[in-house]
Order: sequence, then C-alpha cells, then structure tokens
Amino acid sequence: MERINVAVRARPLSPEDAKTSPWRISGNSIVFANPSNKFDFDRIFREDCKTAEVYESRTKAIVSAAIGGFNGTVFAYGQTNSGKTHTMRGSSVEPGVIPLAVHDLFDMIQQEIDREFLLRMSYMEIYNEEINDLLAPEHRKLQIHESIERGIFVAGLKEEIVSSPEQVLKFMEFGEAHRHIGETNMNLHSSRSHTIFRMIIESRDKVEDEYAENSCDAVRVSVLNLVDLAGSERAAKTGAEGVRLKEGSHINKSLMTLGTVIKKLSEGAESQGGHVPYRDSKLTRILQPALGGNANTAIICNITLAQIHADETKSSLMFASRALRVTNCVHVNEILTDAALLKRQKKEIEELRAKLQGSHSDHLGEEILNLRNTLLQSELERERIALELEEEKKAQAKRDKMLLEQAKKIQNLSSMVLSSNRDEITDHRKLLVFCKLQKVNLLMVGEYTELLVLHCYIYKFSILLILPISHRDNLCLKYRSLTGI
Ligand SMILES: Nc1ncnc2c1ncn2[C@@H]1O[C@H](COP(=O)(O)OP(=O)(O)OP(=O)(O)O)[C@@H](O)[C@H]1O
Repeated sequence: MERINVAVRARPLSPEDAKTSPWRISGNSIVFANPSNKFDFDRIFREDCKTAEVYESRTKAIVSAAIGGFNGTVFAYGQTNSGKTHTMRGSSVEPGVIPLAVHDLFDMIQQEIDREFLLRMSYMEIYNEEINDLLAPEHRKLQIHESIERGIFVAGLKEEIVSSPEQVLKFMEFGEAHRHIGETNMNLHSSRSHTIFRMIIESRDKVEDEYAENSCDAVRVSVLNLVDLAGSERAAKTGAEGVRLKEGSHINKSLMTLGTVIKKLSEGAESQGGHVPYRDSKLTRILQPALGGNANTAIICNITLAQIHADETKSSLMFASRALRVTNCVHVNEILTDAALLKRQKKEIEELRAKLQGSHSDHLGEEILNLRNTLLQSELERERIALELEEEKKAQAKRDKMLLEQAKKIQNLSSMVLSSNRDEITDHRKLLVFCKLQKVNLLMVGEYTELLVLHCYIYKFSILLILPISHRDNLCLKYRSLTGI
C-alpha cells in the first residue's frame, strides 16, 4: 500500500501581499493566523523555490517507477491563478514538471540497457465535461470505456509513438494550441479545461535469441499521467459571465467530485465497501486508477498566501490534507504470453532449486540424509529381529514336536520294558533294530542283559542299564572285554 504523496507549492506574492499574508510556513507545516490552524504535508515549497526542485522531490521517483512498470500520476491542484500551469507546463525560462519528466524519462531509458522500450503519448482535455483529443482536434466528445485488458480507457484517443523528448514536446505544443484557454479577471491565460498528458511505456527484456531458455518475453505496460487541472474559481472574483461562467461551473463541479472522491477514500469508504462516486465526473473516472487504485500518485497543491485568497487557500489545503490519508495499491503491470508464463515458471523453479542447494540449506540437507539413514537402519534391524523371532518360533515348534515324539516313544518303550529269557532273544534283537532306527536309547532291566549289551555294541548305540546288583560286576567285566572301554 502506497500513500498519496502531497506537496504544497506557494506562488510568489507581490510585496504588498507579502506584508499582509496571514500564513506562516515552518518546515513542512503551514499555519494560518494562529497555531491551531496548522496543516502538515510531505513537503512545502516556498515562494522562491524552483520547479526543478518540485520535480526532484517526488515526480522523478514516479517517472523512474513508471519505467519499471508501475503506473504513476502527478497532478497540480489549486485555485485559479495559483501556479498550476506554471508548475506542470512551465515556460522556456523555467520548464515545468512535464518537460522535465519527458527529458528524464528518455535519459532513464537510455540507462536500461537490458530492456527495449516502446513509448507512446496522448494528450487530452476535459472541457465542459467533454473529452477532446488535443493531438487530433477533430476527435471530440470521446467516451470512456472499461475492459479487463485495458482497464479504464478513452476510446478513440490518438496515441503517437515517440522516440525523443523533442518529438514529445513538439506534439505537446501542437496540443497546447488546441487547448481551451480564456481570459478572466484573475488570469490572462486561465486554463478552462483539465488536461491530461499521458505517456504509455511498454518494455520487455532485450533478447538476442527469442527462444533462448533464459529470455522472458513478458511485456510491462505502465501509464504516466501528468495532469494540469483547471482552477477552482469564484465567479465574483473572476468576473465570469456567459461562456466563462458555464466553463467555471463545469470546472467547479468536477473539482467538487474530485474532492468528494478524495474525502470518501480518506474515510476508508472503498475498503469498507462504500460507494465512491468516480463516475460523477469524467475527471475522476479517468483518474480512478490514480485515486485509491494501482498507481503511484502525487498531488502538488498550488496555493497563494495572499490575504485576499485565504478562504480558497484554506479549502485547497483541506483537500490536500484529506488526500494525505488516501492509499493506493501499486503493482507492476506485466502482460505475460503463455510462452512467457512457462518460461517464467521454469525460471522460478530453477531459482528455488538453486536456493535449496545453497549454503543455507546444506546443513538441512545433511540432517535430512542422516535422519533417513537412521530410519533405514532401524527398519533393517526391525526386520532382522522379526526374522530371528520367526526362526526361533520354528525351532521351538520343532523342539516341541521332537519332545512330544520322544515322550511318545519313551511311553511306547516303557511298555516294552523287557523281562527277557533265552527264548526271547529274537525279540531282543528286533527291539535293538527298532531302537537303532528310531535313534533312541534303550532302557533295560532284568536277566540276560549281557546278551543285549553285546547287541548294543554291534549296533553302535549307547545304553542305559539298570541292573540287579547281583548281575552288575559280572556284566561290567563282560562289557569291558567286549568293547575294550
Ligand atoms: N512559482 C511561480 N513563479 C513565478 N511565476 C509564477 C509562479 N506561479 C505562478 N506564476 C505566474 O502566475 C500566473 C498564473 O499562473 P498559472 O497560469 O500557472 O496559474 P493556474 O493555477 O494555472 O491558473 P488557472 O487555473 O486559471 O489556469 C502566470 O503568469 C505564472 O507565470
């Protein structure tokens, strides 16, 4: 959000008027009669200040921004004979803001070696609420239209392509010749119309190769309005009659609408969804983007400090004070073709990627990598443990199964515990073969055990012998002699 910049310029006074002036200027404040009537502004230019200084203080920056694609509007406001035309148009002795801006604009463009520019100009006046083309005097009563592409525009207004300040000023001179100027009691050359001098600045990146990756064919289009308003006037003072009176009433009416628009905006009407009467006059409708819209705007309020015009000066300062509270929303005006849009997005992605890879994100990247590694290791460990657990379960099941089988076998064998005699030797042998096949130890008790020991030896498996004491020594001897153990 950008506030409207408001400066006040006091025109020189005659020595008599200077003596009786009720106004005092101190810094950027101006006081009327007593300190309670104090007005503060961004800048106050005293009577002796030169237009070049007025131009440098704010308009230069607006011109520079316009080259960068931002809309800009500067207008001179004030009562008749207060020095508006002197400020905006000036003379050959002291050029005004318009010729100074035009020269500066071309100088600044020269510095922009990476961009190419196309400049157009138009010049119109609003006379008795009718829009006339000053570059094509036959174009009269032009209409205002609005479209999404162009915004608010004057249909049929001639735009001349220009390539030098001299060319611009020449066209301007042509327009001046067709402007409505009239003599009043207050000003020999009183402007009877509002004039809007406009420069349309189009630019784009200079490219050797249109299709080069890093080229961007986005076009910036900005409008710079330099406005010289007609002065508010009192018929009693100007002595206006007939045509002059009619002109004066139209001037006053449109200035009144301008005042109302500024008042509404300063009260925040637009942001609160309230009605701002832009359409009540051609002037406010054309200047709409500059008033609370998309433009850098500056107002130069011209005043006279003479006692006799104190009321008009007060009213001008009130208007200027309200304008101080108006904010605009300024953004660069860029038109993008589809190709340009794609290129721009690609560029943005590349820039973001470069940023991500920059020093700032190195540390972050490393940390992310470490975290990822840790996570991976944890997952592997978890898998390993799960596998081990599974194996363990299988082994346990196998063991359980084996134990169960063994228990069954023991049970079977228990039922086969022998109480043999010589006739049962064949059965002993069968049993041994069975034990060999089943890989189980044989539990034996009873007589004739030596014969079984012999068989065990032959079939090579160990045996547990539980024998009656009487048999033990005898058997041990036999076992030793057989096995050599
Ligand atoms: N700062 C100044 N220094 C010298 N002369 C000035 C200054 N301001 C105004 N004048 C002179 O005062 C006269 C009236 O000024 P100008 O025509 O610029 O007033 P204006 O506000 O445009 O009036 P109007 O609204 O009637 O067109 C002119 O002769 C102009 O040269």
